[in-house]
Amino acid sequence: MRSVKLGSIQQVFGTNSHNIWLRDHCKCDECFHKVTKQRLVDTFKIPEDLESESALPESNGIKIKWSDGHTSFFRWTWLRRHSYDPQFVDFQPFLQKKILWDARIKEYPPTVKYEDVMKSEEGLSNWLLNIDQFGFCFVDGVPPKVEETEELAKRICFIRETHYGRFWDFTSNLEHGDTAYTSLALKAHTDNTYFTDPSGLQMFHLIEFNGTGGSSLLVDGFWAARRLKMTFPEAHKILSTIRIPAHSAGDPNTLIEPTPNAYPILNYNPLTNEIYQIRYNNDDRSTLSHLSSNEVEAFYDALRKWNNILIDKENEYWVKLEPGRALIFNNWRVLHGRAGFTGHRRIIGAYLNWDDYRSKLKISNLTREEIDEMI
Ligand SMILES: C[N+](C)(C)CCCC[C@H](N)C(=O)O
Ligand SMILES: O=C(O)CCC(=O)C(=O)O
Ligand SMILES: [Fe+2]
Repeated sequence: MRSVKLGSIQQVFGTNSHNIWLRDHCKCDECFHKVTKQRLVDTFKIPEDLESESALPESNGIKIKWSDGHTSFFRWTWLRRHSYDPQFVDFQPFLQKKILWDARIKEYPPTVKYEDVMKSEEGLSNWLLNIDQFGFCFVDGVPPKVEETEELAKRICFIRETHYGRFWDFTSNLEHGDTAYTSLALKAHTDNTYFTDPSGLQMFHLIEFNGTGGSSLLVDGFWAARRLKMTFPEAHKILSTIRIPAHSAGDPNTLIEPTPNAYPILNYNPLTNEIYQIRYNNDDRSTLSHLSSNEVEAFYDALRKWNNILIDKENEYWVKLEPGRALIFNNWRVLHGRAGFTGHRRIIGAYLNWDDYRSKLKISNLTREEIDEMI
């Protein structure tokens, strides 16, 4: 096999200066810890005038001999995925297309079976794929008990403890200073807008109820954001830029606020322009004291337009939670709420961290080789 002169490497990576980038990303066992997946090469000892002396293409990659005597090998698939000049954005590393939904999801809500999730890795990965695609998923056949429901949540990852406790078991007894612990109706919202890092997943399992009302509401926040962008682009821009302060201050000796103290309601990935997080709880919004007067007017106008989409019957999915049927949803995408109720109503459930959920989703659905290629 003839060795490829530097030129064609430059074509692949532009000018010489990318040699540093390549050398810094060498994945041989000397430069990259094969167990911990951490860089071992000392970036700052790579000669700034590093040259590649030869580059030998092979079937699944290219071997480069460096002027400092080191040899690196880069897989073609890795080079294509991480090429930045040009960037081949067709490489959606893993994210499958989200399926946005409205009230019609009622006909076919994503649902899996408890024994499948608990008994097989395939059942677990299918559950996770549903959560990723739809933003929520029901699990049927869950014993209506604390232990089994907690074990179900822990199939994904450890439970996130907050000032509300770890695995929660709540009724309307105001055990905590929050309206969730009352029988009041709650409008569509996402939880934890007062945390810098809102919980990624939330699980609800209603195990006891004798009263009236209390239906649960789900709204696809990504669908609502798309509707807002299509119908009122100005309002969409405002809710994607104006930052909203939030707090949780109902428990004694508690004042929780995010850092920085305010985030937009609609949050987009600046690299891919994809929406990744809705942060919306109008009841937990703190005093708006950082807007100019015309921003205040524009904000309330945009908020009304957003709310009108959330309360549109075409977008509201109302469902009665029942013992044996656990609900889990992406708290960064799906808004939840409930109708007011009378009587005794007991829900058990938990928060799970976003990053730990996404880790389990990838580990359950990617090969080791695919994962190595992503980092
Ligand atoms: C812990 N548990 C889920 C029962 C209730 C927590 C209250 C959540 C709060 N209203 C918020 O929107 O973040
Ligand atoms: O009681 C419910 O159905 C949910 C209340 C709520 O929003 C929550 O616990 O975060
Ligand atoms: Fe909530």
